This record gives sequence, C-alpha cells and structure tokens, in this order.
Amino acid sequence: MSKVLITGATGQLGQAFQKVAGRYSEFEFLFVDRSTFDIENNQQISDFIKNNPIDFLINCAAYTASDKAEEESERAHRINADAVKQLALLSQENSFRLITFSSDYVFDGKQNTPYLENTLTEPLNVYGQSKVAGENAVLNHTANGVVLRVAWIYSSFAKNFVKTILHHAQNKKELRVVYDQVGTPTYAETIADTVLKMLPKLDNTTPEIYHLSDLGVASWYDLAHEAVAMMGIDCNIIPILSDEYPSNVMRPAYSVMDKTKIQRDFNIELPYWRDSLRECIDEIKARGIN
Ligand SMILES: NC(=O)C1=CN([C@@H]2O[C@H](COP(=O)(O)OP(=O)(O)OC[C@H]3O[C@@H](n4cnc5c(N)ncnc54)[C@H](OP(=O)(O)O)[C@@H]3O)[C@@H](O)[C@H]2O)C=CC1
Ligand SMILES: Cc1cn([C@H]2C[C@H](O)[C@@H](COP(=O)(O)OP(=O)(O)O[C@H]3O[C@@H](C)C(=O)[C@@H](O)[C@H]3O)O2)c(=O)[nH]c1=O
Repeated sequence: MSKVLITGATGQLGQAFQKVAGRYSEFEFLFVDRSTFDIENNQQISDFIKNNPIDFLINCAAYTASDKAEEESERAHRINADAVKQLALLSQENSFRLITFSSDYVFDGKQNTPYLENTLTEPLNVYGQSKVAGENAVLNHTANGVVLRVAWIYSSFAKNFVKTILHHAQNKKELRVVYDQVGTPTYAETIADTVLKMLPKLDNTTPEIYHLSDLGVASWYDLAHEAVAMMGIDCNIIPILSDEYPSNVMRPAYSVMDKTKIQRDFNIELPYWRDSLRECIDEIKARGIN
C-alpha cells in the first residue's frame, strides 16, 4: 500500500485531505502539522522521513497571507521557497514523489484568455514571487515532482474568503466587494479529490506543472453575492473597483487558468464553481459558520 504524507494538515487544504482520505483505502495516510513536521526545520523533517519512509509527500504547508507577505517577504520566501527546495532535495535523497501547490497569483493578470502552464510568470506581489521561487525549486531539484497551481480556495474549514464574507454579512446591511478581479473560485475538496485520483496515474519522468481549479469564471463580487444568496442572508453586496478597496497588495485582474492539461493527462472531470459552492454552503449550513 502506498504511503502518503500530508503536511500542513491543520490548514484549509490539509483539512480537506483529511476529510476525503477515507474514500481512498488504497493509500496509507500520515497527516502532520507544524508541531511534528515544521517544513522550515531541516533536521526535523529529515529525521521524520528516515523514520517514516513514504511514497508521496503532499505539501499543504505554506505562507498564504498575501497582504502580510508585503511586509514579511523573508518569511514568505523561507516557507514558500526555501522550505520547498528542502522538500525537493529530500524527495531525491529518499525516493518519494513531491506534490506541492502554487497559485494563480504567479501571473500578472494582464491576459484576457486563460493562462497556460507554460505562460511566463510575472507575479505582482511578494506572495506570488515566493510561489514562483517554490515552483522553480521543484523544477530544478526534483526528477519528477509535481506543482499544482490552484486558485481562490474556500471550504467550510479554516479562514477563507467565503467564510469571511458570510461572517461579515451576518452583521452588516451591505458589503463592498471588488468586481474587477476575476478568477475561478475553487472548493478545497475538488483539489484534494483530484490529487488523490492523480497519484496512481502519475508517471511523469520530468518535473511538471499542472493547473487545477474548479471550472468557470467569477469575480470576487460574484462569489460573495452567490455565497450570501445561497446562505439566505439578507445583505446587499455592492460591486466596487479594486482602487476603492484599501489594500497594500496588488492582485491580478484576471487569473483564470486553463485546465486542459490536467483533464487530458489524468482523464479527470472538474466541477463548475457554482455547483461546488452549493456543496460547501450546504455543509456550512449543517455545521454553522464557525
Ligand atoms: N488559500 C487560497 O486561496 C490558495 C492557496 N494556494 C496554495 O494552496 C496551498 C494550501 O493553502 P491553504 O490550505 O489554503 O493555506 P492555509 O493558510 O489554510 O494553510 C497553510 C498551513 O501551512 C502551515 N504552515 C505554515 N508554515 C509552516 C511550517 N513552517 N511548517 C509546517 N506547517 C506550516 C500553517 O500552519 P500555521 O497555522 O501553524 O501557520 C497552515 O496550517 C498553499 O500552497 C497555498 O499557497 C493557492 C491558491 C489559492
Ligand atoms: C473580505 C473582502 C475582500 N475583498 C477583496 C480583496 C481581494 O481583492 C479579494 C479577495 O480577498 P482575499 O483576502 O481572500 O484575497 P487574497 O488573500 O489575495 O486571496 C488569495 O489568496 C492566495 C493565498 C491565493 O493564492 C489566491 O489564489 C487568492 O485566493 O476580495 C473585498 O473587495 N471586500 C471584502 O469585504
């Protein structure tokens, strides 16, 4: 049975993997968080791997505060680039396959057609720069590592845009949300499920980048509007321009990614973003917004 180690297990995506893991009895899972597997601690992770041989490492640990990254550039690079390089080297020494995540924020957003895996990356912000450096670590230091560029993740777990909006919407009559940034909202479970379906089919002999998100296109305004409506909350969502939303970070105006490569190589069907959102909202309704 293949052994799969999942890092950053208490984060949003890590929790989604924990949720779906039961559906994949062909794998033996090991979930670790910062307390036992701090990806910045080279000695700790090296010892851990020596004591726990694995076939796959799915790295969900990351620095994801895109706004704070502008002031914490070094920390963002340490976690998203240096630590990923260390995982890449470890994967070579110990013969496991590394799967790690990057972001649609590696692009500058100036295109108006979906980005391909080989489109030049031009990040607008520190977080995006740190993710490009992490991608390069996998491309340069592994024989067959996989980078999955994902986007706009939400779920019923941890902190994310959808939950932030629902929290605010409960207490306010109106919310102002940008409509001039468009991308693809993606349910964390889509990513977890797709990755676990991909694992047995991975036969790449060179490092690869794949784009993975739900299908369709939306602005943050559309996502907020739809989430509040599905939740049945009476709150007016007002469309605004990015200039009207106080923020220290530049974000791409258009970051839709082309998913043809992953769908073709793995024969995978991806859900439409509104269908996924409905699933997530049903779960939030059942469990409450926490
Ligand atoms: N969220 C999104 O919208 C998007 C995310 N991505 C990428 O997807 C991946 C998963 O993101 P997501 O789950 O949403 O992120 P979260 O911020 O929810 O989770 C990240 C996890 O990483 C952990 N972590 C941070 N530093 C370390 C460390 N040194 N050692 C071990 N664990 C650490 C955090 O733990 P702690 O809380 O203790 O710091 C946290 O549990 C990331 O690579 C991210 O860049 C890409 C596009 C969109
Ligand atoms: C909460 C809120 C946000 N916004 C805007 C700010 C921003 O432009 C957009 C999204 O807000 P967020 O704080 O979720 O933005 P951000 O943290 O930049 O989201 C990104 O996270 C990283 C980790 C990624 O990799 C990206 O794919 C993306 O999901 O919505 C509003 O206009 N009104 C609001 O009330």
